[in-house]
Amino acid sequence: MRLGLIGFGNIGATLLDLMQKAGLAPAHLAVLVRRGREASVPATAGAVVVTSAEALLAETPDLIVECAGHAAVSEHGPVVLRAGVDMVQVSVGAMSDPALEAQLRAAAKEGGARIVLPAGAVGGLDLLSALSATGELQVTYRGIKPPKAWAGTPAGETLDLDTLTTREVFFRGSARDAARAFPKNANVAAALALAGAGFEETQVELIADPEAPGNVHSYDVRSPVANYTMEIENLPSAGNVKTSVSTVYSVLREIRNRMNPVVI
Ligand SMILES: NC(=O)C1=CN([C@@H]2O[C@H](COP(=O)(O)OP(=O)(O)OC[C@H]3O[C@@H](n4cnc5c(N)ncnc54)[C@H](O)[C@@H]3O)[C@@H](O)[C@H]2O)C=CC1
Ligand SMILES: O=C([O-])CC(=O)C(=O)O
Repeated sequence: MRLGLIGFGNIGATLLDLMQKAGLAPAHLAVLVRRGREASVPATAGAVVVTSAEALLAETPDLIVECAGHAAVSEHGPVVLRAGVDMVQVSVGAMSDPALEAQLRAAAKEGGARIVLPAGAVGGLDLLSALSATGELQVTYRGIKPPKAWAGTPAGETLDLDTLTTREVFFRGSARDAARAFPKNANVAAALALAGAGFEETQVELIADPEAPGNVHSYDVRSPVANYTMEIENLPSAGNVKTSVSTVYSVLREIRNRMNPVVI
């Protein structure tokens, strides 16, 4: 596979490592970084490093994985999709901006490309997406992380994250508001919303818990044909405590599914 990456931080670097270990090293790798950040991609990655979507497309990738953040989706997503290249959009929460979502969908349609939204750090989206066809879903999600994972977010305006000793719910609202206010922590809420009941209807609680065993994603689903509760206790990444390691495995799964004859 000729692979294009947008962003080479924690997820990008770990993904390449996992691909190499799984014997799935890309035949060709191009990485889009911000201008001036070219040196952040080590020579050992064996990548062509570029600073624009046009230059990334010139490397003729079969698939592009965005793992750079909401602003990067807005900057590069429409260009990539209009050119007809499928994009795994790890920053799912960028879809919480209705204008951007419409722009991305239109670009994908125009280019004949697909936007692949990975499950990321959460699971069970297959069943949730299937049950959405019932038209009667109730979904409540709780995102629980240690205080330090909420550093630099609006949680710090109401909580002293450095000294917190008790579990605190600092956000209650819709998945849309959560994804917009917590772009590095609530992509999971956006994925659940898009798979299931929608951005407005999906209820979200965000919690800082000094006793949290990791990044915990828990949600309840009620529908006319099935009810279930899911709880995933994730190991945070060494390179970014906000991001669970399983997010990277979920992207690896998308790549495996494009390379293997059986999709699962
Ligand atoms: N779907 C999910 O479950 C999850 C999604 N995410 C998303 O993935 C993103 C990346 O996560 P990490 O790799 O852990 O973060 P990170 O901060 O370690 O890496 C992000 C990289 O992207 C680069 N970058 C930022 N803007 C860019 C641009 N316009 N063009 C090119 N590169 C750019 C940064 O310089 C940095 O190297 C998060 O911001 C979040 O939006 C993260 C965790 C879970
Ligand atoms: O990686 C995680 O645990 C979830 C996360 O940050 C997000 O949803 O943005």
